Formats: sequence, structure tokens, C-alpha cells
Amino acid sequence: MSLNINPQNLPRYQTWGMVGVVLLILVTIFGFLISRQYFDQSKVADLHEEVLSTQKRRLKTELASVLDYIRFMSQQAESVLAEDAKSHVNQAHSVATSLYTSLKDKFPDAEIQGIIRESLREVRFFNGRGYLFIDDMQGQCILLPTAPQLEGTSLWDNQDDTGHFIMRGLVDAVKNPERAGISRYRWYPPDDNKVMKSKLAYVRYFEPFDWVIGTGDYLYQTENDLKQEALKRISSLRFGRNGYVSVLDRDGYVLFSPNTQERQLPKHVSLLRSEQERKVVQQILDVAKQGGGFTEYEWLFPDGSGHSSKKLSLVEVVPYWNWILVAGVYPEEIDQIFRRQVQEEQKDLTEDLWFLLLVLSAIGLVMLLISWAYGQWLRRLFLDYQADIKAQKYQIDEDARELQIASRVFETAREGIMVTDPENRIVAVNRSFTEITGYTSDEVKGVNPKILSSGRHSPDFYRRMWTSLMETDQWAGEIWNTTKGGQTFPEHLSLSAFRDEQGEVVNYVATFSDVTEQKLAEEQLRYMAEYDDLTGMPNRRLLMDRVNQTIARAKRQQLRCFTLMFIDLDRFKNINDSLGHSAGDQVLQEVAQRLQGAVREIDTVSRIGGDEFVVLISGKGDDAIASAANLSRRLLRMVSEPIVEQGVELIVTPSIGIASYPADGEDFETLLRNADAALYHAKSLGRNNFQFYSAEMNEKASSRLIMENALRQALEKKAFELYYQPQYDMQTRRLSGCEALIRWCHEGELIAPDQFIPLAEETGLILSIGEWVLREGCRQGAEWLSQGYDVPSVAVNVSAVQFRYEFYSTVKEVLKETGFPAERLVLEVTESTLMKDAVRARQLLMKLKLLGVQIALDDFGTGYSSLAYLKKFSLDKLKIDRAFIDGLPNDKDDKAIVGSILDVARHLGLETIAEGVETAEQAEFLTMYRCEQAQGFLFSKAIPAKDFTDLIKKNYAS
Ligand SMILES: Nc1nc2c(ncn2[C@@H]2O[C@H](COP(=O)(O)O[C@H]3[C@@H](O)[C@H](n4cnc5c(=O)[nH]c(N)nc54)O[C@@H]3COP(=O)(O)O)[C@@H](O)[C@H]2O)c(=O)[nH]1
Repeated sequence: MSLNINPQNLPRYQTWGMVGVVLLILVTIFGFLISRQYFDQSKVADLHEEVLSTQKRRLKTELASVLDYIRFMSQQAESVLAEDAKSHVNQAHSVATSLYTSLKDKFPDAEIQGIIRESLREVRFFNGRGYLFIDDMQGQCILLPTAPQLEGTSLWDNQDDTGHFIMRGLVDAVKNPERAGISRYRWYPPDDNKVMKSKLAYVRYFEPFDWVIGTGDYLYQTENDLKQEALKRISSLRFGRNGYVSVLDRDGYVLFSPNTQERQLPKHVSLLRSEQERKVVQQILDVAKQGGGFTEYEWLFPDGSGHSSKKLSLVEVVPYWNWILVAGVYPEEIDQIFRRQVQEEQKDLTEDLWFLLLVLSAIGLVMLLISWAYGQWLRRLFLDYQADIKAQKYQIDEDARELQIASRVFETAREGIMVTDPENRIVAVNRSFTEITGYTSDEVKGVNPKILSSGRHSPDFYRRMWTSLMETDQWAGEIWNTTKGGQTFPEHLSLSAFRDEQGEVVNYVATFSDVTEQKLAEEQLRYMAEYDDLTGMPNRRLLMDRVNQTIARAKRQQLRCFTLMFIDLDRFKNINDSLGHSAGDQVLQEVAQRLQGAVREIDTVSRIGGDEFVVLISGKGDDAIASAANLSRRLLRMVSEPIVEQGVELIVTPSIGIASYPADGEDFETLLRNADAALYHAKSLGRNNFQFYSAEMNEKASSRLIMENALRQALEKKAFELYYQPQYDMQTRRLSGCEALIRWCHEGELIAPDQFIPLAEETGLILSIGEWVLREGCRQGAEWLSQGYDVPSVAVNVSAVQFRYEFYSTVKEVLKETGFPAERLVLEVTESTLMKDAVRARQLLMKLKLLGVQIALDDFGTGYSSLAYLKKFSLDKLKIDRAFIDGLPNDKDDKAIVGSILDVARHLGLETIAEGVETAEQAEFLTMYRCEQAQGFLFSKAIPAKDFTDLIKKNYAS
């Protein structure tokens, strides 16, 4: 069976596995315990036997200790007797001594002796058997309480049944340094005068009367005492539940047995009342005769029930005391104990089993919980692991893909790629390598890249290249190499060293591209960046470079002075406007050539924009000024030579501004700015002349700057105001509209537009100003309409700059915003505005016309205005310039011009309006020549909106 491993199954398998293991452990433990229980039962019998033998061992041990005790007691008889005798003798000696001491000076010795003798006569001990005797050292008996008749007689020759002289033995016993000692002898016991028995006496010498005081006893008597004491001790002895030791003597007397029907002991076996007991005692005596051992018999069970039970007894013989010791156990009792013990053990075992079951169940549960938690953890781990594997797999796939891509990139790369080994032998090249160098892969494999060397670079170059590569693992730069065909070419080469983990170079990879074209393009770009496209002359940038170089040279004292000549063609715009841009370009090229032809080779002629040329004249010393003046004159003359263009002979005059280094500036910008100021001055002096820069010019320039800033602020501060000049219908003499004309309230003065509009146009501020004028004019027009005043049109002047930038959307937005009707708005544009980019202007006018606004051509007649152009533009109105109105009605030319303008306009269906009408004659003429409208001081100057409102009101009133 194959397992399906997934994050869900894994913890499940694991949990079931753990459950299985736990159950197996539980079953095994239970099996073991239960089998152990059965095994224990089978061992009960063995155990019973073992207990029995243990009991037997115990009986042996118990009897052995009793035997040890008896043996000890028996060995103690003589010493006990000696010690006791000694104690009594010492006491008697003390008594005798104290009596003697107290009486010796009062009574004669014989009397003291009698007092001592009598005071000791009645002294008894040893259970009444013991007494004190006194003999003198010559063997005469002084005191003998048991035979007073012998007192005063000599017992010196008295012998025992072994021939031992008893008295002499007693006297000899004190002949030692302690003057005391023991003497042994035999004598008849009190109850038997036939057989002597061993006796022991302790004697002590009593010096005052040369006596021997002593006492003694039969050893058997002491032994009997000890036996009684031992019997007493044995009778109190118990072991186990009912264990005791019975004592018999070998003559058949039962000396001690606590569990018998007999009330009085000792009793001879034959006198026992119970036959059973007699039988048993006889059985014990028989066993004792055979040296002792275990024996079984029925005996009274000591539980008070009176029933007999089997008893196992050990019989031991005590030979030196003629005793028989019996100690036994009841097997029934053992069985009872054993059964109880087995039951208790079984009960304990059952309880243990339940407890174990509980504990194991709890452990099992805990293990299951742990297993579950572990499973969950494992699952998460597995998920992480799986995610990791996925990520790794993804990474491997990615790597493989990247490798594939890398291999494709390698093969298809536009750059040539060359891989070399650490010894710099080529190991691989790509297709582009072959395409660029001409060498195939087979031709270069194993070869040093040196074969590509062009020989153009010095060994030092290659040394630096390798140093950089080894130090930084990178090198990039341009290098010249040679193709297989021997052609040298520039390439951009990037070298990289790839190292292994030990830092050893594994490969060098060179990537290169043929930069021949790029270099050409760069060259071209550089040319474009530095040279004027039209004339091929250095442009402003290159001029600046050269000026800076010249300044550097001048600073190095090689050149003290040089000049910059700023040349601008007078009214060049007119050529463009009238003859078109290509004609203008031709004129510029011709002028450029003439300028170039007029200067030395070391001088630089540059075109910095439009019709502006700058000439850098290098010179030495003060004559630089003079030569600049001479050159300027020459240039004025040469440039002013007629130029034939499109069959027309054009005369273009230049204006020249000159600035000298270092007097007029020490850097390019200053010099150029000051040359420009000088040029401006030349222009203001009527053009076609040259001017050297002076400080005043600078002042003028700065005042322009000040004005520019003031204009900017005026916009922010809303310092502009619109004045309105009324326009009238020449037939009805009624108000036909108005022209909005801007005024600037600057520092309390009202400044006319002539003084700031040109600057606003130059600086681009006209865009914001013009938009404001358009918005304000429309707003005011809408206000008048909303007030019920029918102002047929509001004309607004539009500068050429405005015309170029987003003008259409501005107009549309303003109309929408102010709600002023488009058809009432007249936009006044000049001819030059239209001619600057006629195509664009035409499109824009068409769009504006679609909005509904009217277009008026302002200052008509002042430019090269060809009437032919008028048709091309969507115009509504021609505004005849004041210059032609001035001479009316007397000046023939003016009359002719105005007449023809009015004619043409009529043919083209254009409205006409004359501006600058100051006299009634002029008005009359215009009316006669059917000019439709007019404006001028004759009617009104431009007036503030409020005054214009009053004027409308008056107009309505009339
Ligand atoms: N781009 C913008 N140009 C504007 C704006 N407002 C004015 N201008 C142009 O500034 C020039 C001077 O304008 P202004 O000083 O306002 O002079 C105008 C009239 O006051 C003046 N005029 C009118 N009638 C007579 C007259 O009988 N005699 C006389 N000597 N001058 C008179 O003519 C100027 C209006 O000319 P035009 O615009 O050509 O109709 C001027 O070129 C304005 O165009 C502006 O908001 N934007």
C-alpha cells in the first residue's frame, strides 16, 4: 500500500502511529502485569515451602540463641559463685574490721572475737544456703554456723573424698599478696551425706586475729540457681505470633511449657493428665535421645478455641544441663498468615493495577495530546518544508530558466563575448565575437586573446588594465583591436574576473562592442553640440569654451586683453516675416561667411542664436580696442553689402556691441552680457553702428532687471488695471465696442503698456499678464451685459508670445469661466504675430473662429503686410494703424493707402476700424471712405471701467 503524503495526512499518520505505539505499550504493560499475577499464584506453593523453611530456620536460630544463653549461664556458675562469695566475704570482713576498730580499745581481743563471731553467725545468703565461716591460720574452727559443735576444734587435717586437705587449702588461699583467694574442695551436700559434691570457697585473711574469713557453696547449687534464672528467662521468651520455647529434662520432666493443660510444672511425663500430651512429650524425648531435630505432632492451638493443630517443632538437647529445648510453629498459622498476605498482596495488586491503568490512561492521553500537538507542529514544519522545497524548486526552475536565458543571451548578445580560463586561454566566444572579429570559435579556442591586439596601445596600458582587473576584478574602457582581416576598430571592452570560493580566478569574461559607429555619432553629436547647424560656425557653447581658454591664456600673461563683439542684424525679423524663413536662413549664412572672411584665423566667429553673432577677437595690448573698432567698421561695411535673395536685393545692417577683457568682465557671462548691453545701446542709437560697453549701459540693463522683478510682483499684487477705449460706428456714431488696454499702477504712477509690454514679452511674463487681461476683459464685458448694457464687443490685444502657447485652450477656458459670449470677444493680433509661423497661426485662427470669437488684424499696414496673405487667415476686422490716419485727409500717400486698405477689406468682406482718430476731418474722411468704425482721442481716450460704465449710460441716455 502506498501512502499519500501531504500536510493533512502526515500529522494524521503520525497521530495514529503514536496512538498505536501508546496502545501497544499499554497492552504490553497490562499483559506483563496479568501474566505476573498468574505467575505469582503458581509461585505461592513454592513460597509456602520457602516460608516453612524460613520458619524452620528461624526455629533453629531461636533455639541456637537460647542454647548460647544456656551455655553462657553454665559457664558463669563458678565465676558467679566466686564473685558472690567474694562480695559476702568482703562485707563480713568490713563488719569484722569495723567491729574490731571500734572495739579494740574498749574490750579485750577475746571479747571482740566473740562479738565478731556472733555478729556473723546468723548471716545467710544463696537462697538461705550460704553462711560465713571463720578459721584461724592454724586450722582451728572459729565460726561454723552449720556445725557449731566443731567450733574451737582444729580441722587442719580434714580431707574431702579426693584426699584434699580442705583447711590447709583455705589457709593457703590467703597466702598471696591480696591476702585473699579461692579454694576448691568437695563436701557432702545438706540433703545427701553419702556423696560429696564440688564446692568453692572464697577466703580473706583478717589480720587482727590471724583469721581466715570465708564462705562457699556447692557449685551445683549455683548451677541450679542459674537454671532457674534461665528457665525464667526462657519462659518469657516469645517469637513470631505464638512462638515459645518449652524446656524438658532428659529424665522426662516437663520443666516449662506454656501451652499445656497442666497447671503445675515441673511434672514428669508419666504424670501428665492428657494422653496426647504424654504421647507428644514421649515423642520429644525420643527425638532428644536421637540427638534432636524436627518433629511434627498435634498440639493445642494457642488461639483459646481449645482445638489442636499440627505443630512443627525443633528439639535440641542441652547436654551439660541435661535439658531438652523445644520450639515450634503451627503450619496452620503460617497458612493463615500466608493466605492473608496473599489476599492483601492480591488486593494491593488489583489496586495497583487500577492505579496503573489510570496513570497509563492519563499518560496515554497526555501522549496523545503531545502527539496531536507534535503532529500539528510537524504539519506546520512540513508545510514550511514543502514551501521551502517549492521555493527551491521554483528557484531551480528560475535558475534553469535564467541559465537558458543566459545561454541565449550569450549566443544572441549584440556584444562580442569571450571567456578565457585562468591562464587567459580562450574557452568560449559567442556569435557576435565572430561577427565583429572575423574569428570563428574553433579558430580562437585555446588561443591567447593577444591575437586581437592592434598594437596601438603601449605595454603600460595593458599592464594598468591587468592591475585593475586583478585588484578590482573589473576593467572597462575603450581599446583598439584588430579583426582577422587586419582591420583595426575601436571597441568598448568590459573585463570581469570570476573567482571560486577560495578566491582563485576561474574565468575572465570579456564583453565588447564595436564602437566605430558610436564614435562617429559622438563626433557628430559633439559637432552638433558645438557648432551651429545653419552656418557651421561655433555655437554659444564652443564660444564659451574658447573664451574660457582665452581667459586662461590671458591670466597666464600670454595675452593681456581681448574683446567680444556681439553682432545683431537690424530688423532681421522683417526678412523672415516677409520673405520666409528659408530666405532668412540664406541671409544668415551669407552674413556668417562675410563675418568669417573679415576676421583672422585665430579669431572665432560664432552664431549664438537667431540673428545674433559673437566674434572673439584675440589681440595684444591696448591696440585690441583700436583693432576692435576697425574691425567693427569693416564688419558694418561688409555685412551691409546688398544680398540678393529670391531676386530681391536686401540690405542687412548689423548693430555691434563690444566688451573687452578684463575691463568689461573677467568671465564669459559678464563679457557677453556687457557686449549685449552695448549692442542694445547701439540699437537704441538707431542701429547700424557699434558701441563699446560702458557702465551706464549696465545701469540700464539693471533697471530692466528691476522692472522685470516689479512686473512679477505686480502680477502677484494685482497692480494691473484695464482701461477701455470706446469704438464707434462711423455711420450711426453709436458705440460699437471697446478696446481693453492695460495700465500698471506702479509706485503711485500709471505706467503705459509701451514701457513694460516689450519687457514682458522678452521675459515671457506676457503669458500671465495676457491671460489676466483676457480674463478681466471678458469678466468686465460679462458684467456689463449682466447689468443690461449692450456692449457689442470687447477687443483684447494678443501678443505674439501668447499666440504660441496654449492660447486656444486659454480663450476657451476664460469664455467658459466668465460666461462672456464668444462672438463679442475681439482678439487683436498683429501682422508679425501671424507671419512668425503662418501655418500654425492659420490653424489657430480657424479654431478660434470655431469658438465664435472675432479676429482683428492690428496695426495693419506697418509691416510687410501683403494683402495677399489676408485671404489665408480667418480674419473679421482690419485695424488701420494710426500712422496712416495721422496724415489724413491731406497726405496723399496716406489717403491712397487708407483708401486702398478700405477697398481691399471691403472685397475680402472684412470689417474696418481706424485707430488714432484725433480730428473731425479724419473722421469725416473715414466716413466718406466708408470706414465702418473708429477709435481715437476725438471720441475718448482709454478710460477706467467705472468711467466707461458712465459713458455707456450716457450713450444709452442719448
Ligand atoms: N499685448 C498687449 N498689448 C497692449 C495691451 N494694452 C495695450 N497694449 C499695447 O500697448 C501699446 C500702447 O497702448 P496704449 O498706450 O494703451 O495706447 C493705445 C491707445 O491709448 C492709443 N490711442 C488710441 N487712440 C489714439 C489717438 O487718437 N491718438 C494717439 N496718439 N494714440 C491713441 O493707441 C493704443 C492702442 O493701439 P492698438 O492696440 O494698436 O489699437 C499698443 O500697441 C497696445 O496694443 C495689452 O493688454 N496687451
